[in-house]
Amino acid sequence: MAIVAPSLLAADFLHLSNECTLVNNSQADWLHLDVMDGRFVPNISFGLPVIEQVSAIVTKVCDVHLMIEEPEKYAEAFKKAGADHLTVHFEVCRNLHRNIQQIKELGMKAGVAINPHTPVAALQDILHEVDIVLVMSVNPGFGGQKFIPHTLVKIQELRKMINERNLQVYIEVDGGVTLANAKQITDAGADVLVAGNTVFKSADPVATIAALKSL
Ligand SMILES: O=C(CO)[C@H](O)[C@H](O)COP(=O)(O)O
Repeated sequence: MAIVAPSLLAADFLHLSNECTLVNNSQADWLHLDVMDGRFVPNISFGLPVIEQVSAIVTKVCDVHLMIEEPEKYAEAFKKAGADHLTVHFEVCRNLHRNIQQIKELGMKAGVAINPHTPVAALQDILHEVDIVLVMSVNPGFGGQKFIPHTLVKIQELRKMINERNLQVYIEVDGGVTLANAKQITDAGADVLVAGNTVFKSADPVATIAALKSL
């Protein structure tokens, strides 16, 4: 059964506490929190104060995805704000190994995210150090985009790399995940489905989360 992580980016920000309660009362496993800096990605989302208040009332794992430059400057602050997982982007980390060690030393699970154009082979020498690989299936920066089909090949390649080396690494897929493509994504080897619009813009988000889990 897939791990389901609704993405707060698509929630109703005027009613965040209701949205958090909805997630708490659902079969969701993780809550995905997208942090954007307007530099690495062409958008700005939310940051530490929101995550601090959300993590205080959410009973699910807080899965924080940093789409920001110089993530090492903020890792400790995100830990204090309640992050359980902290994922940084391969494309911005000049010292990725050091960044991953820092996150683990702070007591969080460490993730590395790759953009659609970044080959999974680039992770060869860091894979054994991370807990999560987040495969972006859209170009990062905005919710509600269309899933890029080539991502399925990348998930398959990554699953092969992880299995061949007998590693325990979650494959998380983020962007354009729908009820129509979720099974293809998990069949390709993904463990975790991030879903923003599919969950929060549906008529019954709790039922949509249950449907994603059962696919
Ligand atoms: O991180 C993202 C964008 O940068 C994701 O695409 C977002 O979290 C998921 O949104 P959706 O499920 O609506 O595509």
